[in-house]
Order: sequence, then C-alpha cells, then structure tokens
Amino acid sequence: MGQKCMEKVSSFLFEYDTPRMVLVRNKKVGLTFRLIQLIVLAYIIGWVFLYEKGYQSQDSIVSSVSVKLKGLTLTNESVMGPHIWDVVDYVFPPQGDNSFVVMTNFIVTPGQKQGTCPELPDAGLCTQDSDCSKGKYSRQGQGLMTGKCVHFNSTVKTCEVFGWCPVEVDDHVPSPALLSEAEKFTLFIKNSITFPRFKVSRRNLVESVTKQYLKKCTYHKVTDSLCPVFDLGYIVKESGQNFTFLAVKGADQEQEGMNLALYPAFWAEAAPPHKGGVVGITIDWNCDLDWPVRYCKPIYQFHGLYNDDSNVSPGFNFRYAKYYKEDGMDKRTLYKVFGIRFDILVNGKAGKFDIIPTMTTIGSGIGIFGVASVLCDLLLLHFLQGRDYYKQKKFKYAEQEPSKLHKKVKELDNAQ
Ligand SMILES: Nc1ncnc2c1ncn2[C@@H]1O[C@H](COP(=O)(O)OP(=O)(O)OP(=O)(O)O)[C@@H](O)[C@H]1O
Repeated sequence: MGQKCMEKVSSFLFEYDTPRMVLVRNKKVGLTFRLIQLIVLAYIIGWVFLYEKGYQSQDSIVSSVSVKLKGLTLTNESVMGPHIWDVVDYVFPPQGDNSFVVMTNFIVTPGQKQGTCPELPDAGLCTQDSDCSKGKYSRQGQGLMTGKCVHFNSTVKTCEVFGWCPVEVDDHVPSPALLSEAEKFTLFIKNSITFPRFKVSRRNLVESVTKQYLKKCTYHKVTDSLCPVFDLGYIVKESGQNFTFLAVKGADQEQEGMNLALYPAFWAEAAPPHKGGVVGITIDWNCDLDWPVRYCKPIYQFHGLYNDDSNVSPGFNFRYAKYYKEDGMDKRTLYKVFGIRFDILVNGKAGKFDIIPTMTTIGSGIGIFGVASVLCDLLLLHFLQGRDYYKQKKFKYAEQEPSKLHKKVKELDNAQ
C-alpha cells in the first residue's frame, strides 16, 4: 500500500506528459495554416493593438462648459420704435450656461396691467353669458373668466377675462425675423476637462490659442479649428440648417404654411430638409496620453437636433416679462420670444499604456491563434481527398478490451 503511494508521488513529481503531434506534409493544409495565422496576426497587431489601442487603459471625461456671447443689433418695429439689443437682452439665461437660447424674433405686448378685457377668439367664441363659466379659464385662455360674454370686435363675441390686459395677440409672427442680425453674433466657449484617473487637466484654450489670437480669431473647421469663438450663423449652417428661416420661429422652412414661393429661389434650394430650433455643439476630446499632453486637442462638431418631419409645434419659443410701475400701478411688457437653442455637449476619453490590458490582449491574441488549428483539422479530416489516411495517422484506435484477457487480469489482481 505504502509502496503504491510512493510510486504515485514519484510519478507526479518526476514525470512530464506532452501531447504527441502529427506533422502533415501537405502543401494545401500548410499554406492554409500559415495564411490563417497571418490574418490573425494582422488582426491582433493592426486592429486590436494599433487601431483600438488594446495596450492602454481608458478613463472617461469630467467636464465643465461656460459661454459668453457678443453682438449688437437694432430693431425698429412699430410698437417699440428704434431699440438696441445687446447680449443681456437676447441671451437666456444670461449667466453663460452650456445650454442657452439666443432670441431671434419676438412678439411684444406693452403696457399690460391687471384688469378685465375680452379673451382672444382663439380661446373660444361665445354668444351669451352662460357660455362663460365664472372663475374658470380655457386651455388657450389668458385669464379667469368673469362670466360675461362681450364684444371682441364688431362681429365676434368672446368671454371677458380677468388677467393681464390687453391680452397678447400672437397670430402674426414678424417675418423676416426682427433679430436676424443674430447670425453675426459671436459665441465664446470655455471648456475645462479632466481625466481624474490619469490626473490630467486641459482647457479648450490650448497652447496655440494666445491672448492676441483669441481677440481676433473666428472658428473655421479648416483654417481655425482650435479657435473657441464661433459665429452663430456658421454654427447653424454647419448643423445643416438655414439661419434665416430658423430665426423667424425657431424652426426651419415649410413650417405652418410659410410660403416658400415668397422667398428667393436660392433660399429654397439652399435650405436643407431639417426643421427645429435646437443646435447641438459637441466638443470631442480623444486623448492618447502616451504622447505629450499638448497633442490632446478638442474637436468641435455641430448638429441640427429635432430633425423630424412633424409640423406639430415646430421650433422653440417661450414668454418672459419686464415689470415696472406706472402711476402707482404694476405694469409689464410681455415678450413672446422665438429663438435658437444651443446645447453644448462634451464627450471624450483618454488612454494610457497599462501592463494589465497589454497582457490580457496578448493572451486573447494567442488564444485566437488556435482558430488556425481548428480550421486546418477540419480541412484535413473532412474535406481533403486523403482524409481517411490522415485520420488513421492522427488517431490511435483502441478496440474494446478482449474478454479473456480481461478475465485473466482480474484473476491476477485477486491473487495479489
Ligand atoms: N462672444 C465673444 N466673441 C468674441 N470675443 C469674445 C467673446 N467673449 C469673449 N471674447 C474675448 O475673449 C477674450 C477672453 O474673454 P474673457 O471673458 O475671459 O475676458 P473679458 O475681458 O472679461 O471679456 P469682455 O470684457 O470683453 O467680455 C477677451 O478678449 C474677450 O473680448
């Protein structure tokens, strides 16, 4: 018993078993094997290592964006007269968030005060007082109904409401847009990023953007691709939209019966099929930190968002009011603002050499080499003409144990 045990231990310690290989001298199989190995090698080195940088570990980006706009424009419409607009007047919110609206058009309702006045016909007509439920408001209404049905004009009667009077009339949107000059406004984007894992921080004001350059540069995708000052018109054009149309209602052409025939033919031709008043500005940072950090630079891209073909609620608008006191009474000027919304999004990742992904990639690469043997075995044992011969050579066949011999072995075992 003890001797058997010793034998097992010594065979465990002092023996090494290795699989026996069959060397096949066949040109077809040999060439196929090398070809597959070559393809696998090219895939591992070319794609996995060089293109996908399988030797690097990755980190995602943490970022912050702030903006500043500059530009002036003059409007001269009937209600307000000559009026100059600067950045404080046309950017919402003015604090420089990464998502903001630039006003391009508006409907102004001056001198509103709390009181009673007839509702607009849009909110519903009436014929008698009982059509107007006191204290209620209609969905499209601008005040609470007083319960009276009054003349809106000589032909139409609407419910009287208690609200900010006179009510806003917004069925005529100025066209061309009042602030169409907004196309020339400039947008300055400041973007700070960090890759916390690699402890690398960068700004979009990279080494080549000096104080002097910043004062006079304007972004152009070919000539000034690192300048962080952008013309709004250029951004909208690059996003595949048409500023002139977008500015009217914050929506592209063909919206709500805009008659293209009224516009010069080249506008209609130039206008792409996009609609919607939202422009996405993306800043991409893809940094290979095995190289000096100065090569880590932002790439700006512009996208037209809301590009659907729906005619329902096109564009972008909201209301805001400026309040003042006149003769001891609270009054306000109401603005329905049409604008273009800009959303700045930052994407990016950084990679740096790391031994763990390198070893993992090499390991999986070696594993993929096994594919060559599997495919060549398939070819050799199932498709080649001499497949039976190769099977004979590859496999050692063992028939079932002869029963007599089996008995003898058992007897010997028992005798021991
Ligand atoms: N929207 C913009 N368009 C063009 N240039 C801009 C814009 N915003 C800022 N700049 C210029 O970029 C530089 C850096 O701007 P920053 O806001 O840091 O300085 P600033 O002196 O406070 O700017 P400013 O007082 O001119 O608004 C300044 O020269 C500024 O004039």
